[in-house]
Amino acid sequence: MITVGVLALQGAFSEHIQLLRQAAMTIKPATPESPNFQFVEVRTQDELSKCDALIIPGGESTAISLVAARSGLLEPLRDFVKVERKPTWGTCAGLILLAESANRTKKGGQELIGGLDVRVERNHFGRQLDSFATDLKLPFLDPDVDAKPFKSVFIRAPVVEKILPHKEGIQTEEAEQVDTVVAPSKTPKDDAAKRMLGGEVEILATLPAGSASQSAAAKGGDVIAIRQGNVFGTSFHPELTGDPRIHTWWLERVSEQVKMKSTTA
Ligand SMILES: NC(=O)CC[C@H](N)C(=O)O
Repeated sequence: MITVGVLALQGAFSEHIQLLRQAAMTIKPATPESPNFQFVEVRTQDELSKCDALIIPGGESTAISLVAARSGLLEPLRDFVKVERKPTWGTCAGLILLAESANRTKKGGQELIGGLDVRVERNHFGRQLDSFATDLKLPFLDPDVDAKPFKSVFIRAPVVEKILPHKEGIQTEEAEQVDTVVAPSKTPKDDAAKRMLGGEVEILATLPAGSASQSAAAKGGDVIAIRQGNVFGTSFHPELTGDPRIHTWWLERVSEQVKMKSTTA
């Protein structure tokens, strides 16, 4: 059985668990009696260590990282994503935390987990009032042009504003002035060297022009879904619309990655 955790420090974690349960019912179990997945809320290092995969929900990334730091979870989370390379999905604030670099962070910066070689811009579309919902075609979910669009909710959402050059080990971005990059590890050098990010960044979805009237998004082309190896990120909140298709898609990928790991381990 695969254990999927949802980081439950702040934000929309229970909505994710609900939709994960719904999604899991659409995936055929190996045998009718044994479920494929169990879903757990994660608040401690011990709970994290029992997970094969993790969702970091939307909410407030500064609050999530503060509580994670206080609970001693930041380094275990970095190891989970970048050393153990377990499947991890960040939605909205979760995407910010999984970026190696972020702009428009709070004064003094904020801690990130990293794992995606990208720089995100927080609150790209403006404030709470500029939040919006839009129907998106998501070819990674279904390449059919007639596929039912996915209702996507953007709440003070980030976008991926830059793909960073892929470097092995810890990422730093020296050339440009940014607000926050993942802090260098406090673990010994050898451990740090193991923190490798997985492969190329794939852009999975961009926002079409005119999706968010009156805001910067009017021009279109903003990157709103990406994947790099074991790490997946979406700017929007699929857990708030009751449509389990992205959760199903992700759980299927989690199954593949967990199976692959167990055969190569
Ligand atoms: N809905 C969200 O997750 C908003 C993210 C929030 N703007 C942040 O920076 O954390």
